[in-house]
Amino acid sequence: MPRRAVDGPPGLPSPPPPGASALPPGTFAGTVVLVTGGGTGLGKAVAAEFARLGADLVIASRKEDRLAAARDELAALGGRVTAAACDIRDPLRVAEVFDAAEEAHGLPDVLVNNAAANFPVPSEDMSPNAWRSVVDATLNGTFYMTREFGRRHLAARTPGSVINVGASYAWTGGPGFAHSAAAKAGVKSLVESLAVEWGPYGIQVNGLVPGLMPHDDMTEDIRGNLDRAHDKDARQPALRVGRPRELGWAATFLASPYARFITGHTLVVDGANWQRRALVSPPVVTVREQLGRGPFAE
Ligand SMILES: CCC/C=C/C(=O)SCCNC(=O)CCNC(=O)[C@H](O)C(C)(C)COP(=O)([O-])OP(=O)([O-])OC[C@H]1O[C@@H](n2cnc3c(N)ncnc32)[C@H](O)[C@@H]1OP(=O)([O-])[O-]
Ligand SMILES: NC(=O)C1=CN([C@@H]2O[C@H](COP(=O)(O)OP(=O)(O)OC[C@H]3O[C@@H](n4cnc5c(N)ncnc54)[C@H](OP(=O)(O)O)[C@@H]3O)[C@@H](O)[C@H]2O)C=CC1
Repeated sequence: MPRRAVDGPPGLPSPPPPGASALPPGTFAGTVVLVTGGGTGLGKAVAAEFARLGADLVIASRKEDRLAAARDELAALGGRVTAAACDIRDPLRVAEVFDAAEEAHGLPDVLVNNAAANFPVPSEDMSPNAWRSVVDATLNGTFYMTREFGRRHLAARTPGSVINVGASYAWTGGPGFAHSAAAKAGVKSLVESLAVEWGPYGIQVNGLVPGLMPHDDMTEDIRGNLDRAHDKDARQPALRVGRPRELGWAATFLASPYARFITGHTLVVDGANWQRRALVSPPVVTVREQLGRGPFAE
């Protein structure tokens, strides 16, 4: 079957419609999947793909109202869904989320570390608390969740699968996002360390990096940053942005029985956007100018 008509639009073809799946129905029946930040955006899209394939879900984040709305939406896809309010920056609250998950469903088989914090800011304007807040949620929170998951599986002698959602500036650096880029580089490093540490115990650890995947839940800061770039499709080698469900399909593959020998790997789902480099790039625009900020002032 041709991927598109010869006179179809240029760029990478559109993905299958929402609700489609490459994996057999019921692939995750009897499986519990915990997704941090599963109440919004990409986390919710990932959770939805697991739910369609039969998983029970635990979604965890700070805001109870958003979690409750997402719980109802995700439950309509079939499985049982538990919402657990938690700030992943607090290791004690993290342990409570696992207690709640175990009580409602049993120990989660899959952990998707999707929650993160981020906003664009020139480094010279970034307060120590702004740095701490992003690194704490993105890197430390991911470690606390993963540590709790690993310790419980090691004690129970059961296998598991961890997926850390990253960002491609873990490799390249992220001007205007120095806090988040540094934290995501740490998240990628954790994948590589823990895959080796925990492989002998049957625990896979992989990374999953979305490209630009706009959605309705984006924070004002991130949306504002994107809105400054017009014609987002034309700026991608794929000539289109990604769809959140494309991340969900990749996550379900990585946690599926068909990916059991894949561990310590970070899969980038971005239409090759992060490899787009040229010897002569567009003119340099400082982060201050990009964000419409005036000169630096103490
Ligand atoms: C781009 C593509 C790749 C990646 C995408 C993603 O990750 S998308 C995922 C994106 N999704 C999310 O990020 C979702 C979660 N995000 C959030 O909850 C908030 O955006 C949060 C990260 C600020 C955390 O809130 P919180 O309640 O923990 O903290 P708080 O409100 O108390 O602030 C802490 C410190 O940060 C300071 N500060 C804040 N904004 C700015 C700014 N624009 N400029 C400068 N500074 C700023 C604030 O002033 C304070 O410092 P101060 O004054 O005490 O020295
Ligand atoms: N969308 C995109 O194009 C890209 C996204 N990414 C990555 O994808 C992931 C999802 O991003 P996206 O869906 O776009 O963003 P969202 O802002 O929609 O999601 C972030 C989620 O994290 C939760 N969260 C934030 N801080 C905490 C915390 N301290 N404790 C618990 N939960 C927290 C938020 O819930 P609550 O506020 O209720 O706590 C929210 O559900 C992130 O890891 C991001 O870095 C990477 C590259 C591109």
